[in-house]
Amino acid sequence: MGTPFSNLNEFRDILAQFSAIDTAAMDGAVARNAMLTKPGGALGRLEEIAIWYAGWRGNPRPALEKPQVIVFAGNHGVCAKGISAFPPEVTVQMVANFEHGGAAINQLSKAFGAEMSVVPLDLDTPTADFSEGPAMTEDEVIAALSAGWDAVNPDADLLVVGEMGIGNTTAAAAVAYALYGGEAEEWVGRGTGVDNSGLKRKTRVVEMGIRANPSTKEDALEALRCVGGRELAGMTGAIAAARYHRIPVILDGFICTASAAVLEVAAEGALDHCIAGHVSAEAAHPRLLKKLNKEPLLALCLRLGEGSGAALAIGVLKGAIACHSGMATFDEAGVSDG
Ligand SMILES: O=C(O)c1ccc[n+]([C@@H]2O[C@H](COP(=O)([O-])O)[C@@H](O)[C@H]2O)c1
Ligand SMILES: Cc1cc2nc[nH]c2cc1C
Repeated sequence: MGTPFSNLNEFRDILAQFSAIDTAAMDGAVARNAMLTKPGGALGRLEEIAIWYAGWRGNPRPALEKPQVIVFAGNHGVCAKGISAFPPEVTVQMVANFEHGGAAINQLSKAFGAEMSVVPLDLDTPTADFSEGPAMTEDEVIAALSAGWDAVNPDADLLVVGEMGIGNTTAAAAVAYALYGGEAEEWVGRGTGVDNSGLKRKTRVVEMGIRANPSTKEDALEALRCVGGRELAGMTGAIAAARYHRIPVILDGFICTASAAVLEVAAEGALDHCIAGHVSAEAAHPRLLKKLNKEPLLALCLRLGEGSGAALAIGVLKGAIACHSGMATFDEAGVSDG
């Protein structure tokens, strides 16, 4: 089966038809959780995420055996405006590093038993500078959404999406500003480490981007097309495909969350199969997670991207499911309940 959409309207239709969590499996998991050998609630949020996972997998006693990590990479025309502490060549250089196994996400994927792949998206053709007009044409954003959709292994039982793209905290800030409004400065952060004048420049560029692309205020997918980027759209497409295949997703940092937020604004509930792996040190990430009503599992001051925070959270989710599916009940263990 190929990608089931060839334009943004068909993609919108798919989002509108997403199915909900399996409440019978979830109810079964709630019942099992109540019988396990521990005081009620003693495993805290591990209990909640195990039940959530059971619901999406349609199994009250699930296993997590095949996590997939996909890193999308893209280049950004808006880098010409001096909005990153690093030059755009770093994107392709880091892709080589991912392919040779030398990046942080390679180590974390290995540590948590995930299969990792990298998907470079037209790195030789940066998006157009969004502060002057649309970053992508409809065909370009569809190509990136499709690459994301197709990269998901339907047999995976968990998905983490990450990214690499010099300049993409500016694109993510512009997407978040388009989706949620407020002031541009509330969505802009230091990314790879710009100084105060860089931060002011980023804010101005984000404001210019929304002014130059008025359709971004009307429609979430237009925001992705006009001020996003290829790797953002790749993540959006992959998160949508995961929902289609009923694969739970752990969200990573600011850029990943902005890419995901496009789906939630386009179709309420479209991120019910996602949990927030961590809160990044990028200034606007907590605000964005609040908009999505997602409480992060970890807060470790990471600001790397690549899927690193989400990959760490695979360990937490694995722990939750191991306890939920492996523990004895009070009856089985002959332990008196309270
Ligand atoms: O994940 C995050 O929250 C995050 C926060 C700051 C920076 N990054 C990474 O840094 C790059 C973007 O930073 P910048 O300054 O070039 O916009 C990109 O490759 C991201 O993976 C990622
Ligand atoms: C070196 C480097 C590695 C990264 N990984 C994700 N974003 C990154 C940005 C830089 C600059």
